Amino acid sequence: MSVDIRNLEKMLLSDNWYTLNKVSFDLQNQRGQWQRQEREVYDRGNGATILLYNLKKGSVILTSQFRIPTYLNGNTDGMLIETCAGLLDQDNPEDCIKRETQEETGFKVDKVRKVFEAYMSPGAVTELLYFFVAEYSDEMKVSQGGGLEHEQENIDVLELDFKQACDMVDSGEIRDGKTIMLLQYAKLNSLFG
Ligand SMILES: Nc1nc2c(ncn2[C@@H]2O[C@H](COP(=O)(O)OP(=O)(O)O[C@H]3O[C@H](CO)[C@@H](O)[C@H](O)[C@@H]3O)[C@@H](O)[C@H]2O)c(=O)[nH]1
Ligand SMILES: [Mg+2]
Repeated sequence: MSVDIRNLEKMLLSDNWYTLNKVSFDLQNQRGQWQRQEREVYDRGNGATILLYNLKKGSVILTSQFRIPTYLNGNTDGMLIETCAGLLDQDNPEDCIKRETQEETGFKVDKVRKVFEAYMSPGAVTELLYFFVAEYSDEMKVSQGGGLEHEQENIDVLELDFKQACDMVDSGEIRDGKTIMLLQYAKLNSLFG
């Protein structure tokens, strides 16, 4: 099905940190009729995320941080286990994820591999997320990580057995979309053999 769109208008609802617009547009349906639609759209830019893995140790590096949206929606202590991730800002996805990896986990990785990209919440959020994997070793640890002080990130760095991380998806201890996608990617593509 291909669609035709016209008369697109944006009304700014909020631009405090990122931007929320009410977007109105005419969309032609399958029967050729034009319909006016309105949707609220949140734009925080695009992002990148990475699964760091160590074949010898059979381990992955994940992070844990407080996420207020999850606290407001059923996550009792608000802490969420996630793959390292960040917003692109002005970077390209690869430079972004290398920078974020060092800031958040303390590992300096030179070789990263993009595996796929995905819209994570396409009904409401513009964000396209770029997914990477990279091997890490203890020698690549150049700092403590934890995120940027002035951004109040307070990120804990976790090194987990891959098997344990997968079990934590099954048990519900890991319930972040991008993290589940990357762990499943590792499983499907036999990253650990
Ligand atoms: N003051 C203020 N600061 C904010 C606000 N929103 C974000 N920030 C700051 O901006 C930082 C963004 O950190 P990043 O590491 O670049 O992004 P992220 O929050 O980890 O986002 C990543 O994960 C998200 C959740 O999975 C993804 O949605 C996103 O694409 C990205 O990959 C936050 O830590 C916080 O300090 C806000 O409304 N107000
Ligand atoms: Mg982050």
